[in-house]
Amino acid sequence: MKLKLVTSTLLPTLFAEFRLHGFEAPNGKEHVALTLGDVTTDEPVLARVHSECLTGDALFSLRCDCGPQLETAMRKIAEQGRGCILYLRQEGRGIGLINKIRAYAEQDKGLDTVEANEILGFLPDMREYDIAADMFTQLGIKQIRLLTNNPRKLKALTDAGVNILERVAHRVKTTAHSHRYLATKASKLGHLP
Ligand SMILES: Nc1nc2c(ncn2[C@@H]2O[C@H](COP(=O)(O)OP(=O)(O)OP(=O)(O)O)[C@@H](O)[C@H]2O)c(=O)[nH]1
Ligand SMILES: [Zn+2]
Repeated sequence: MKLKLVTSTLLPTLFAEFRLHGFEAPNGKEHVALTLGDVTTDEPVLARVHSECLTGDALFSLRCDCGPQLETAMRKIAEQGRGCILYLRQEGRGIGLINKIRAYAEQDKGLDTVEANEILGFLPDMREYDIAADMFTQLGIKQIRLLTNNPRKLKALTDAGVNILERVAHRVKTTAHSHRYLATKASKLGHLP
């Protein structure tokens, strides 16, 4: 899918002064990327492809590890002085915010994260990564070192044409609340420990 890089600006954050790039997809979805340093050279770029999680990224939810993963990625990139975060608006693994809340309600009754998606009529993971390849290209990024524990994300990005030189493990601390969620990701969705 071809996106339009609409505009860029500086974004001072707690961790570093990033550049923020706004993209528009043909389906009307708006995505953003953060870059730090010169990412257009041949040296591989430390990168995170982060899927939107309003509850984890903005509301401090302990049901998942998204917030700490985003923060850790920003810290690691700030430490290196160079890197990129694609923030893709694929909330709830692609089912959307309200459906994710529905899925959480099913989990309150005892289902796990995969079973909850299935009972609502969704596949366990509906995300698509072809937009990521186009975003990296438009940012001038040629090859990346990807921060992830998800082998399916690694494969999907590679299939979409992203040149991944290395996977960099991206573990954060578990909490009592996120423990079961993370265990299900490992057993049913193939996430690496
Ligand atoms: N449908 C659904 N989505 C969830 C649930 N919990 C978190 N998410 C979404 O899952 C996405 C994050 O994906 P994860 O599977 O946690 O991790 P990942 O990005 O695939 O893998 P890493 O790169 O290792 O973090 C975000 O879009 C969240 O909104 C849930 O219980 N149900
Ligand atoms: Zn989350």
